[in-house]
Amino acid sequence: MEKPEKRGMIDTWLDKHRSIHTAATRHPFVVSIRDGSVDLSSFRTWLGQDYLFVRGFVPFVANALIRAGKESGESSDMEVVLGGLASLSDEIEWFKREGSKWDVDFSTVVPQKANQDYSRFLEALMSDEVKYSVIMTAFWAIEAVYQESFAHCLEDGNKTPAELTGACQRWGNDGFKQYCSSVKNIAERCLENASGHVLAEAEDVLVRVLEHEVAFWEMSRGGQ
Ligand SMILES: Cc1ncc(CN)c(N)n1
Repeated sequence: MEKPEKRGMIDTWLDKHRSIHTAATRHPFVVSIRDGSVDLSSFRTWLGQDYLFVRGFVPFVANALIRAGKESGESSDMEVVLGGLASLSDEIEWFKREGSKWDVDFSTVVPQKANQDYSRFLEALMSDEVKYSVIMTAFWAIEAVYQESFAHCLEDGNKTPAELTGACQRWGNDGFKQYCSSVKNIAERCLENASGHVLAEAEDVLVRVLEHEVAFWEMSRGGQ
């Protein structure tokens, strides 16, 4: 049986920032996948931009791995983050297969503004100045938005097109949900001992991830 989750800072912040959380996890692009009305050119745009994003996300997770090894005090943190890094390797291979399937040539995809802004934000979070608890909060939020969004596309009553269920399963499967829950537990544990100043920074970073995720989905609709 799954361990019941203890309510911590993250849940409190999600309640406080409910509207941006919903905007990130129930974006019209995601809802259009679930109801089958998705415009396939939007999907292709998302695919190309997300491939670039994931390549930029790898160094962020690698940095989280180094910080987990040095600072966490819990050997299991490193294993959780290492699992995330390994799944990014699979993710990149999956993107390459999807690129061929959807005729998206990644070598010609140019990162749009929302992608560049998100990438700069991730780079700033890789600074040694940023506390481990803040990094893990951001890490959780980034992964959880995809988990919650794509799991929604697989929930009862979905009309997700068959050719898109692979994408939804990639992030919507139970294993990915479990991994997100492990990352969340790490973040919550670190936040328990954080100062007021660090808590304020972690809350701000959480909201900014959600904003970047909304802007990222917007690109699929032709937004910049
Ligand atoms: C924009 C975005 N956010 C999160 C994920 C999940 N790794 C992703 N692939 N792309």
